[in-house]
Amino acid sequence: MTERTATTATTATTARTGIVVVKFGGNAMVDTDLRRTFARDIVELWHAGLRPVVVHGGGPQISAMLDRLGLETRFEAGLRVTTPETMEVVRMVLSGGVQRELVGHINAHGPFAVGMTGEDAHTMTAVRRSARVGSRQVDIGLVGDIVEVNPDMVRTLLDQGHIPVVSPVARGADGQVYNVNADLAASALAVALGAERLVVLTDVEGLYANWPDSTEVIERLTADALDGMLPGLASGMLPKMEGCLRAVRGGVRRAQVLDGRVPHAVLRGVLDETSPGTTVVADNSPDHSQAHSTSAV
Ligand SMILES: Nc1ncnc2c1ncn2[C@@H]1O[C@H](COP(=O)(O)OP(=O)(O)O)[C@@H](O)[C@H]1O
Ligand SMILES: CC(=O)N[C@@H](CCC(=O)OP(=O)(O)O)C(=O)O
Repeated sequence: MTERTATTATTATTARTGIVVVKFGGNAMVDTDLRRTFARDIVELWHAGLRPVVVHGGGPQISAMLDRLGLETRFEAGLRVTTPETMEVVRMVLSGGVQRELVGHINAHGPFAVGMTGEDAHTMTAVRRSARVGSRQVDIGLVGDIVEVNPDMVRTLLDQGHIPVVSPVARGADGQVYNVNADLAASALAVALGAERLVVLTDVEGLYANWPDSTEVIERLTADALDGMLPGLASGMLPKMEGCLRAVRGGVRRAQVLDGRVPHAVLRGVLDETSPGTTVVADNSPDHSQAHSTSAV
């Protein structure tokens, strides 16, 4: 394994376990150069003494494949309605396509990345979930919510100096394979690993207040303030912010939504704290006093 060039994390927030879970969203992944830059940045984090874990999305890539196959794409509350046929495509595109490419980009820099899915070694166990649309619960098929994470395999890889790259597919106790939103998968893994941070890279600057009417980014907010906002959030931002909330409530010190379209967003966000975006902190965090505390969206 390649020697690290530095052994100490550069920020106090990442000094305990050094684990940073980074969710790379499908919409921020559409550009090949960005994917390569992202991979190099993840290796840089490793060289800086941190222990990055990547959970990737691939929503647009799944939709493109469904389209090629003449299959319908439909979302409810930001979650893909997943038939058994859709599930086959989801599994194939995520673990056979998106993950493989990301592993390849990271491994261009050394023998770092190991790809796996939530199914492997029973890392993530899911139960079937529905979506809340207004006051109704809607059946969305084979979509899972993670109820248990066994982080042993991920920890083993980290202890051996690897960078795990995890696809958001999970097994149910019933043996069924479920499609899990990548933001929620990253959040559950971050909590189970005792990660210092969850970083979610997406295709907007952060959480906008009053989107789509305004694009004013909310820079900081507490878990309680975010909780109040969740019912008003739409489409892809809903699982993302729900994931951030679950993460900080589960002990992750901060959860950040950063603009993955900006080159080096993850490096600047984690090492220099200079990436613009939205940071969610726990209600009792030392950062609490600076956090946004309104519930307006
Ligand atoms: N309040 C909001 N602030 C920012 N973006 C929002 C908001 N509400 C909904 N969105 C939408 O959520 C999208 C990001 O979610 P998604 O498309 O699922 O991204 P990803 O592929 O990164 O998971 C944005 O491109 C935007 O269209
Ligand atoms: C249940 C559900 O919606 N699963 C997602 C999994 C991929 C994902 O989350 O990708 P992004 O992060 O790019 O959105 C999907 O099928 O699109």
